[in-house]
Amino acid sequence: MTTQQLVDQIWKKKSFLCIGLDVDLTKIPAYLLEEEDPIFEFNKRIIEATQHLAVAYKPNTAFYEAYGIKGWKSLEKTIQYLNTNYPEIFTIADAKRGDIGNTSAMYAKAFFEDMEFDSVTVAPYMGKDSVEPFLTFEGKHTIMLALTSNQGAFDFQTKSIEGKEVYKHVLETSKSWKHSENLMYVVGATKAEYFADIRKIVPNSFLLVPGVGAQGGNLQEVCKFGLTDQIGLLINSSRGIIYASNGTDFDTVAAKKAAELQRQMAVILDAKKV
Ligand SMILES: O=C(O)c1cc(=O)[nH]c(=O)n1[C@@H]1O[C@H](COP(=O)(O)O)[C@@H](O)[C@H]1O
Repeated sequence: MTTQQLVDQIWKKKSFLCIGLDVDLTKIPAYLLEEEDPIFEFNKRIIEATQHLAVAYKPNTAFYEAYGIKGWKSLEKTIQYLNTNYPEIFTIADAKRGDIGNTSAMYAKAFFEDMEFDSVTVAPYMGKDSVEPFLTFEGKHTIMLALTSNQGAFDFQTKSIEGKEVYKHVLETSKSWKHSENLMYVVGATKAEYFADIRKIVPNSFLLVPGVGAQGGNLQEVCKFGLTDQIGLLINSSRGIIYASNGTDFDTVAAKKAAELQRQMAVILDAKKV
């Protein structure tokens, strides 16, 4: 999917919401456990209830890998379901990969070719040759961690090297990499006060922003400096939407939670259009 197609979908749905499909069998409604594939059944119902409100879905692969081959099959069925029924929706494999070049090339193959995700999250720690293999795939996007939402972000990412914070080095350096036009970045919603500085370095790049909802990040705060002319933001919420109820109404309650965020986004987009 091209960035323009993503932007078109945002305007059409008046939403830049990404829903995280982080399925934990201990949190989903108990009656779904009787299904042959409870994870896929849960995802299918969440997707059906929310697809008009969200422009992206982000399964975090940890929640599938934790269940072995069965979990991997559920992930495969989920991405196939999305690609078949909602090809306009942007898909993110949240796998946080990155390794020496030939290994990264295989990770890229796994998520872009075998699974046919539109994008994958990667960690920048191993540098240019660990990320560039992902960038060579046309029409695919690589979402690199810049400033993460967790407390541990302050352990390394905000530390200064040669007078500049590490996350700024990550953003600046990556701009010189081959096919850097295929890069997006992760910036946590809990780090709203950093967005102005981040936009000075990457004024137009799309940012995946997790941390709204369960982690306490605020949509309006993020948008104040994060929003660009082409929107440039995908706001993710996982637990705050998919586990809002664990009763038989879990999908309709999830849709209600998604709609609350989407309505706020529509107001922000309408104000931008004028
Ligand atoms: O790359 C991510 O998506 C990510 C980066 C980050 O800095 N913080 C973060 O929470 N995430 C992911 O975003 C999702 C957040 O989930 P909730 O806190 O339940 O909304 C999880 O899948 C996290 O692994």
